[in-house]
Amino acid sequence: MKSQTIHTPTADQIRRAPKVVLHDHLDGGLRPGTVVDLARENGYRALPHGDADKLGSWFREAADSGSLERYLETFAHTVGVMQTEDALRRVAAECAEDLAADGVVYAEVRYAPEQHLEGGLTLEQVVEAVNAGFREGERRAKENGHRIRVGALLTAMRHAARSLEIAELANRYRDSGVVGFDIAGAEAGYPPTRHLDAFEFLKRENNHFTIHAGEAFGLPSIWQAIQWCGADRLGHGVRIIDDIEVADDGTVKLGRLAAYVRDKRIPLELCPTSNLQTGAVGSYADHPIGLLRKLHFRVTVNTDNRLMSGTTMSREFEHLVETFDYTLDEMQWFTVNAMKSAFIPFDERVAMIDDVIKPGYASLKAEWLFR
Ligand SMILES: O=c1[nH]cnc2c1ncn2[C@@H]1O[C@H](CO)[C@@H](O)[C@H]1O
Ligand SMILES: [Zn+2]
Repeated sequence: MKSQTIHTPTADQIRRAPKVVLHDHLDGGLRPGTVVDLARENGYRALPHGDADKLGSWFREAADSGSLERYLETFAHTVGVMQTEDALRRVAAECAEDLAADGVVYAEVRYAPEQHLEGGLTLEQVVEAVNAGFREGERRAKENGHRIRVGALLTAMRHAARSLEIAELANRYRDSGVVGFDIAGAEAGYPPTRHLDAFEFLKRENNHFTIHAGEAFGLPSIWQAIQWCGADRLGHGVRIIDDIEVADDGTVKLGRLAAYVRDKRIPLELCPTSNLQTGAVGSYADHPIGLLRKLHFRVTVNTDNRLMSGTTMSREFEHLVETFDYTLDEMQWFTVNAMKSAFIPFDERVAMIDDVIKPGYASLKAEWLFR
């Protein structure tokens, strides 16, 4: 007989459980101490604090604004110190190391190459420096007993006009470390259809992309991302809840778009803490992830921006376990969902699920036997 209490994971088990993150921004995940170091090395003088702890708190508080636009302003400082190859390589290596130390076994980490050209780098130099950093981080993680694979997603900024160029860049590097494409930035006023040519190019190339949609803006953005642009996944997509009606007696009615998203198994890259900060959702308890999971949407759990949200994959799961009484079974379900939705080839995804994720959870679930 399985008991709920036995399977409720401890914080330590949550950390050791194999996890998969599909939505994590490279420029949103720096160690505060690294921001301080890089600012000093590169003569970046606009940091609000020179002390790492104070700076870390500043990022969390400034991002806690209730508005996506204000949340995004804080990225000026991380992007500001990521303008050389050395800086990009260091940030990427530390990103892979930090994720691995947190128990992440597979990660897709995104960033916008067009934001890292202020120091004279070319788009190619940016991509190659970040890739080199990821490889170095994977190696260092392995030396410390952690296994992780990191793929890059190249993001184009939705207010800008370089998306086709970035999509072409992603396509050129598809066999060397770049697994897909994304658009990000302020959502209201910048519909995904502005970038149709980029998405159509990637579809013709049989390549993969996700689109930030349904975070700060609702259903029309999700509808465009899927039905006009052909997104493989939705970055956030949390506002799909607006197309779901729950009656007083608990009966649930899905609108046409929500039904389509569920029927087609379109992955939702949900980022609970980030949603609380940008005001998309009021509290963990009110987060649609609870209902979306019950309704069997293809839900995944993600960090979005570890620095600005003061979070990790483990912390996201700790909040969910506490709020929704999730067990290792649900953690495994979210993790398998994420691995199924990754942009790497099918055989590799299946091997990750069968040979890494399932054995990892089986071993954790057996621990109570040996207490
Ligand atoms: O949650 C988000 N919604 C929309 N855009 C975001 C979010 N988090 C980060 N970025 C934007 O993506 C860029 C590339 O990584 C970041 O510089 C930031 O402007
Ligand atoms: Zn994001």
